[in-house]
Amino acid sequence: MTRPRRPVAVLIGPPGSGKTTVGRILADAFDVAFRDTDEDVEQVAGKPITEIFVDDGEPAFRALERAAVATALREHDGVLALGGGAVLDEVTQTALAQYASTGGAIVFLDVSLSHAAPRVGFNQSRPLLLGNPRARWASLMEARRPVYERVATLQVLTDGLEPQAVAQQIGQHRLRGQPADRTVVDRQGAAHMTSTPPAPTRVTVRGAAPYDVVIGRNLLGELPGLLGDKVRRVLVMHPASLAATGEAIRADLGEQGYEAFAVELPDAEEQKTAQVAAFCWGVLGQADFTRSDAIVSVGGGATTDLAGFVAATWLRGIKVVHVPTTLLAMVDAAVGGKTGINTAEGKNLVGSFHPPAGVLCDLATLESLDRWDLVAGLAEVVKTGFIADPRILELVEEHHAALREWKGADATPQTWAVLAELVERSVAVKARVVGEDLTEQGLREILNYGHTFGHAIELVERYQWRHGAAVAVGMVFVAELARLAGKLDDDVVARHRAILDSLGLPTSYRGDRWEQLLAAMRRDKKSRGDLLRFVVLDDVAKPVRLEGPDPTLLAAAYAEVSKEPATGNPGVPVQLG
Ligand SMILES: NC(=O)c1ccc[n+]([C@@H]2O[C@H](COP(=O)([O-])OP(=O)(O)OC[C@H]3O[C@@H](n4cnc5c(N)ncnc54)[C@H](O)[C@@H]3O)[C@@H](O)[C@H]2O)c1
Ligand SMILES: O=C(O)C(=O)C[C@@H](O)[C@H](O)[C@H](O)COP(=O)(O)O
Repeated sequence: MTRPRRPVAVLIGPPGSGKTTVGRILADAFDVAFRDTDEDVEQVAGKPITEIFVDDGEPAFRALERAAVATALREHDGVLALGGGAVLDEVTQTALAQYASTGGAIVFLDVSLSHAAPRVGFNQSRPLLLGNPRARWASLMEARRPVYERVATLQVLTDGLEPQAVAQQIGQHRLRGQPADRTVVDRQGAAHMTSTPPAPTRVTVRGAAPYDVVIGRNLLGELPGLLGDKVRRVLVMHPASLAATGEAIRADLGEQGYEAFAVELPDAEEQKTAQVAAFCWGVLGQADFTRSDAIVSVGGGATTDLAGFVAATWLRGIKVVHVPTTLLAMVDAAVGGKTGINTAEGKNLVGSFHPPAGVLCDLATLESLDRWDLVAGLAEVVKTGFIADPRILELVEEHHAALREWKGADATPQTWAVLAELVERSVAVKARVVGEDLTEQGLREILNYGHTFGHAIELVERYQWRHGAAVAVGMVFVAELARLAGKLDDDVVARHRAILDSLGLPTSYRGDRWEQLLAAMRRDKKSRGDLLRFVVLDDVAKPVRLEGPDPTLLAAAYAEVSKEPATGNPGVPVQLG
């Protein structure tokens, strides 16, 4: 019987992880050939990689690399090492997923900067590390780690290990016909985890009491760790739409020895009221909640805002862990400690800064999310792209159709992968900003991009618009304002409209509400006395303040967003329901 030609193992990892050295040892051990796609690329191009970068640019190199990987996966039956950035390519990711699904071994050689540095040498042959090689390596690794971990079927922690020992561990743990489960092997050679989903990503939010945002799937087991060991009583707060999830979490906590209660809340913005908060204080009082007890919120941003506020105010502050179940809450509301409720006069006018003890972003919960709630969450993702991370904008531009047509549990692996990357990138930005400026003394205001006008729409529309839809129009408003103030180029304004439109988000608003909108904007938290203040852009990822703009500019920006018909875009249920 002839064996299909395919690599015995594919090695992935950053520069300095030892792919070539370990790969050659492994190939010798299995008496097969070693192949390196970087060498294949150089052979096809007839010049070194540094020259390909200089002469033809990175996209040309990536195209050659994609072709080299495809060919090698098809025809090589030895050990294959991929260039450090090869796995970022989506076509390559699909090819690797296919290889793994038929039992192929994809090994991530994990390494820290201090161990990679002596191996890399950081010389001129690494074009992506030019400039400040250590910092570049660290930022490349930070961006690529989630992809390496997602793609790999085996992850070996190589710090302090000789290449021989790494090869031995790969041989022992992966190449003996074991199933395609994912395994993480530590330096002692112990297999720590065998399960199909990759390890969750953890983003630490710095501050007086640092906490982790854990992103992954099936994360319920992480909850006790985030609650800590002093908590005895837990109140799970969830809206009626998540009754089953809320009860499952309550029951699970009960089984783990907590005295676990649950409270069902009204849906969406209806829960962000003083009356609902007072009801929850009553529940906490009846159940004798003390300062060593905790709240777990399970729901969208409205729930994390309300539950965070209740936690901040009960006994002047008890622990809260957020389990966000909408995209919007994962990428924004659950992270950063802003809590709040609405009053008759406006949105989030009462609240506090009360950081959670942890955040569990279980992507599996998004399977049941309505597509328009997913799209509303994308508005905050796009906001993050415009203020800080242009790669987010590129990802949304590339994948807008699949995102807009969100199919929940039936979404393709590629769409899930894109969504996971969007969540990780957005959380990383938010964590960095709130880690530096929890109480919004300066930097944090950038997260309010599009919100001054957006919140005003929400109030005027009596919260019948989704928050994300209102923020979408709010971003177009401030983009127009920045353009009219001579700060922002036409093409960036057009890019706002194009991206939001492509997702089905509204980019225009009715033209007969200016006085009400203006009144609502005066109560925005960025206002100082009679001075209206806006976050605007000088360019993508260059947020600045615009203080006290001329009223004629504001009215002109409003005219720009109210030119189009006022009902939002076709198919967008602007109204909740
Ligand atoms: N504190 C912050 O930093 C911050 C940041 C952004 C937004 N917010 C606030 O967040 C709120 C908007 O959040 P949102 O868009 O998540 O709205 P939301 O909480 O109202 O949730 C939207 C809808 O999705 C439903 N839902 C939640 N999870 C679900 C799931 N897994 N499957 C099916 N349905 C589900 C909810 O019941 C609700 O009907 C606003 O009040 C906004 O002010 C706060
Ligand atoms: O975290 C922040 O800071 C934000 O501004 C994030 C916003 O997306 C969010 O809607 C927030 O609730 C708005 O805060 P507010 O202070 O304007 O009420």
